[in-house]
Amino acid sequence: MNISIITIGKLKEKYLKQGIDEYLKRLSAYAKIDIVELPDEKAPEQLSDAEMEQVKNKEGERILGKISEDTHVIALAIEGKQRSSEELAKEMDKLATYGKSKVAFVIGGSLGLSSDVMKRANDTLSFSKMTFPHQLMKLILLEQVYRGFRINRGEPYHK
Ligand SMILES: C[S@@+](CC[C@H](N)C(=O)[O-])C[C@H]1O[C@@H](n2cnc3c(N)ncnc32)[C@H](O)[C@@H]1O
Repeated sequence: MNISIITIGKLKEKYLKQGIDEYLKRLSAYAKIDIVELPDEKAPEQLSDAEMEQVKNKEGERILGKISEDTHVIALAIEGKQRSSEELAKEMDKLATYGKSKVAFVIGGSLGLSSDVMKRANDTLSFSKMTFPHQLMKLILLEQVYRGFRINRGEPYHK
């Protein structure tokens, strides 16, 4: 399975980079993981609703430009579908069984994902009603994808 994780903004924090590298290393035994970092749209602190939409749309266009037609897209969104780790693992297994070899997880920028990206998404995934910084979200997602592969292979994993 080819998994891409599409994000807005470049990862700068060293502590997150180390964690992400660790999970990418662990995941290399199970799947090809591609991290796509797209530039964020520069914007001042104070934005009107219309300006916020504009920023999200511009970032959304960049995201959509990286997604091929045959990719199964899972948008990470606070208001998305909440799942247990086992349910996410089952979902990943189902995708592999039905020949969906390309899967993209999409993480929005500081303002979230545009409506066009949400429309393109085949599925959504919420990690709770809490708001996480997008770079931390990337690390949490990688850990859960790794956990999913371990669950699906019946391999031991600390609870
Ligand atoms: C800082 S958050 C954006 C917050 C923005 N106000 C919103 O409502 O989407 C950046 C991105 O991280 C991801 N994210 C943050 N918290 C999340 C959660 N609890 N579940 C799923 N994704 C989350 C989403 O992709 C979001 O677009």
